[in-house]
Amino acid sequence: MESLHPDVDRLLLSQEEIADIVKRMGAEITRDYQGKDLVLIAVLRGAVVFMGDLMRAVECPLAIDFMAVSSYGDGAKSSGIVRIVKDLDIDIKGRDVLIVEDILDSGLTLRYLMKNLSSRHPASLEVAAFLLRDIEGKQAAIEPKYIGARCPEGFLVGYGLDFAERYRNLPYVGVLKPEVYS
Ligand SMILES: O=P(O)(O)OC[C@H]1O[C@H](OP(=O)(O)OP(=O)(O)O)[C@H](O)[C@@H]1O
Ligand SMILES: Nc1nc2[nH]cnc2c(=O)[nH]1
Repeated sequence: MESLHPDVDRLLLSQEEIADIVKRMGAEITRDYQGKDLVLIAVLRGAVVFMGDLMRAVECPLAIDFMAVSSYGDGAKSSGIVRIVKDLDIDIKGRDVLIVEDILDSGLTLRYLMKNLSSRHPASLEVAAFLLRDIEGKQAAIEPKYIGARCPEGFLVGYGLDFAERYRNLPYVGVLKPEVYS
C-alpha cells in the first residue's frame, strides 16, 4: 500500500489501477483508429500525465498537440467561464481528433472545446476522459467515447489533477481533505 499525502483523505485509484485503466483505454483506441489519421489533443495542464501514459498505450500512428483552457483558475470551483489560454499549433481539418481530458466534471470545459474544435472541421471528434464525475442527478451532458473510471463526489488530486497547482505529481488519484480547500 502506497502511503498517502497528509492532505489526502482517501485513495480513489492506486498506481496499479491507473496502469490497468490506461492499458485498457489504449487497446480500445488502437482497435478503433486503425488506418485513421489520429491526433490526440490534451487539455493542459491536468491531462499531461494521462496523455503521457495513454499515447504510449496506443499502438497506431498518431500526432499530438495541446490546448490550454481555464475555468477553475486556482480553486476548487469552476468560474463558469471557459477561455483559451493556448491554442493548437496544428491544423486538424480532415483529421481524426481525440480530446484527452483528465476529468469531466460539469462538462463545461469539454462542451466549449467540442464546439470550438468541431468548427475547424475534423473528420471525427471524440473524447477520452480518464475520470468522469458520476453523481446522481448531476451527470455532464457529454458522454465520452472512452472513459477511464467514474468517480464520486469530492475534490480529486493526483495523476495530473491539482488544487492551486499542487498535488499534480502524486502517482495516484486521491480525494482531497475538505479542510484543505474550503
Ligand atoms: O467538466 P468541468 O467542470 O469543466 O471540469 C473539468 C476541467 O477542470 C480541470 O481543469 P482546470 O481548469 O482546473 O485546469 P488544469 O487542467 O490546468 O488543472 C480539468 O483538467 C478539466 O479540464
Ligand atoms: N483537480 C481537480 N480538478 C477538477 N476539475 C473538475 N473537477 C475537479 C476535481 O475533482 N479535481
